[in-house]
Amino acid sequence: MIKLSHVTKRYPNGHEALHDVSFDIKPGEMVFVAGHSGAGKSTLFKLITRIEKPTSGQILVDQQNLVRLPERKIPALRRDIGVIFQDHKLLMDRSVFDNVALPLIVIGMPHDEIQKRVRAALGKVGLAGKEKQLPITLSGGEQQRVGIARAVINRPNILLADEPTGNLDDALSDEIIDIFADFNQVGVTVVIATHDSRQIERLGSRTLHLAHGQLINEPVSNPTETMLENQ
Ligand SMILES: Nc1ncnc2c1ncn2[C@@H]1O[C@H](COP(=O)(O)OP(=O)(O)OP(=O)(O)O)[C@@H](O)[C@H]1O
Repeated sequence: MIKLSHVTKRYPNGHEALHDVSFDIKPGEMVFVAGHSGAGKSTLFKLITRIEKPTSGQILVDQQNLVRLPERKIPALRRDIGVIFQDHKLLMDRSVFDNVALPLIVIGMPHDEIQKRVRAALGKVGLAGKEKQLPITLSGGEQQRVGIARAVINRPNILLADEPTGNLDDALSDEIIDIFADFNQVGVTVVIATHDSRQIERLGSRTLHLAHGQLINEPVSNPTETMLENQ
């Protein structure tokens, strides 16, 4: 589903944010990406969503080679990946409904269908009945749920969450991570970048550890070779 082979990312200022990173996340997996601040977690997400291109190496997402992906195919790629940010990036002057509906309005979906989908998404994240509220009137945990509802509204196959529990206490963090686990249960591939070792221990999911741009715990440096060996 998400396969990196020998990916290095050097920014124009010469800083190498990722160095020779290889891993293979299978469809339906739930994976944590752990690492100190500046380890390269956000850079990894920018590569997977084609906001950035690697300096070298290959990236496959959903069978598509991102290095060679034409610009016109980027919107479809991004519709298949729901992204959740620590600071939610909600429009504070728009209702919960409008925030969640935004990705569907952008693609011109009929209003009736939008209403149905928004209600269903808000139900899934435990925010039924809050459509008309402004995000500012919600708690931090509820705002994060709005961000998740918006990310899943296009029914993506992949969810990427960048520090989704960064500002939340333990109980609220558990609830948010459990929402991701629920989406994973129905087949969505989930990747969560986090500093929160408590969540990693609680879920016991596979964890990719990044340190200074390098993966330090994946023994396999070339997933392609391993796939061939396993055949
Ligand atoms: N556009 C850029 N130009 C130059 N350097 C960058 C750029 N973006 C990130 N970096 C650098 O690359 C390194 C990795 O950054 P990245 O944001 O991927 O780390 P991170 O693990 O997500 O950190 P945090 O947990 O603090 O968000 C950092 O040293 C950062 O300063």
